[in-house]
Amino acid sequence: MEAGTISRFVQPTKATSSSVANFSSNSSMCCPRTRLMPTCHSAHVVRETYYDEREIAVLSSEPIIKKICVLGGLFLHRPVHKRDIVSRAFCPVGLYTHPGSTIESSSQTAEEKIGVLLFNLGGPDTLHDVQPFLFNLFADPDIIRLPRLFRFLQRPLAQLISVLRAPKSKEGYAAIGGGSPLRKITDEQASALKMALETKEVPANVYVAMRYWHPFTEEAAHQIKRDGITKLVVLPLYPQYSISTTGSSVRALQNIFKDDSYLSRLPVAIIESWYQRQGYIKSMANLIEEELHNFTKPEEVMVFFSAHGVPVSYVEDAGDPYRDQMEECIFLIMKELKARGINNDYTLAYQSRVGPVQWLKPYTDEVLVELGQKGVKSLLAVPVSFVSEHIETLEEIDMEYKELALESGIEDWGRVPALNCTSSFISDLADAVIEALPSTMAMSTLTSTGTEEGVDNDPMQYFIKMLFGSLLAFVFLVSPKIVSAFKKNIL
Ligand SMILES: C=CC1=C(C)c2cc3[nH]c(cc4nc(cc5[nH]c(cc1n2)c(C)c5CCC(=O)O)C(CCC(=O)O)=C4C)c(C)c3C=C
Ligand SMILES: [Fe+2]
Repeated sequence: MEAGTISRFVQPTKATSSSVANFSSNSSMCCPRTRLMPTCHSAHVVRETYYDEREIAVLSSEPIIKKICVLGGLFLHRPVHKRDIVSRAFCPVGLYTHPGSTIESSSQTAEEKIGVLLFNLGGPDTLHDVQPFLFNLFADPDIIRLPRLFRFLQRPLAQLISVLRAPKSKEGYAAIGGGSPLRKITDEQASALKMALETKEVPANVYVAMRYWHPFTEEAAHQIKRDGITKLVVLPLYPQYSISTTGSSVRALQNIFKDDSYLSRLPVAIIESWYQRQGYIKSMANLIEEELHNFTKPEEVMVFFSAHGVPVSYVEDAGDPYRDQMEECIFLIMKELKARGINNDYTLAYQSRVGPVQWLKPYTDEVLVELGQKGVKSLLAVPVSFVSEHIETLEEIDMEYKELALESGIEDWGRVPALNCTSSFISDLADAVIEALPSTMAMSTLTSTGTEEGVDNDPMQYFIKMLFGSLLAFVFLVSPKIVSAFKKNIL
């Protein structure tokens, strides 16, 4: 891999192997674009408290372009600073070498202890966990992006939305057995990866860091420190990069690491996206090819890629590379299938939208109906943004979308399983880890925290904000008209 080339960052979606980011201890060098835009490292720290009383600071930033956000069903225009868009969306993508830093050698010394940290979203283990899990999700400023002026409403709003959304989410989780399978599958993937690394003679400890439910990122970070890990590779279990997934977890990790003298010096490499790796592409093509054989006329089946959506503003205003990476990913999978003589028609749509804002289009449900109307009779659904079975494959695709497709005239329905622990896939992840090892360096210790940190650290101001925010949330909650409008339009 070429270290330190700016073009790697400018065009992250064109990388040929996984995109790796490493962090220097000099915050001003966190983004290769600093050479072009010296202020792109600017960041502010805001405070976010998890439902279970754990506290974590997350990095946030302000954008220059006008951006529409939603606040309790009301649209707000949010000023956006372009320099921060660059730092949020693109800094972490690509391989960058701080000119003054030494890159550690990949050869393992006797004292070296390699750690691999798997990022995942997390999911409620039981129905009782659903509302607090949703609270954690909506309290993340990378999931509900409020203007800085209204950031004090983040937690009251998260409380309100999580309470209102919980019944619908609970129904979904109840339909798939009363909780999310994510923790179990991610633990299995971690064990399989550990074994694959051992087979490749790179012994490592593998840790799981969930963003919104146990085991939280802090738990994993503390364990890494306790185990005396000397080199860490961070591997998100999202093939494509999004501000809302990998971006959010990276920022959470940066904030944990920067406050700890051991962790802030730990050499780290972050694999930001890996959808373009041949091992992943071939594993996906294998699953599709196998599943096509279950149809009576495999060549007539429409291959229907369904990706988790994000609000359009993430891509168009905040520079999220998610859509570009998704489109390139689908192109690469289809290219692989064509090379095997499989020339089926295919399409890509986005599922799982939440709230009244515009999400990436076309929407899965609308496309299914259109395809049915156009006379498509056989369809193979391929979940493509996530590598484990979860509520959106087991409930949304297997139940809701299947029913909709059959009602719309599609007669033969199939669904490609998630990769889970498929051995060719896990083996490729192990290769990605090994390839990233030479790029490890100390994670950024960002100190440029802007004014917001000071304000949030002032207990009186924090109390006033919380009080005001809670009052507003209370007004929403006691007004049945607002609540019913909110439920109808947002959830
Ligand atoms: C690439 C994957 C994902 C992206 C991008 C993403 C963005 C995103 N999600 C929400 C809202 C919700 N997500 C929920 C669950 C959930 N989402 C993903 C993946 C991505 N999300 C996963 C793996 C899961 C967990 C599934 C499980 O099995 O537990 C939920 C809760 C479930 C529900 O009620 O539907 C919500 C809500 C937003 C708003 C967003 C981007 C801004
Ligand atoms: Fe989601």
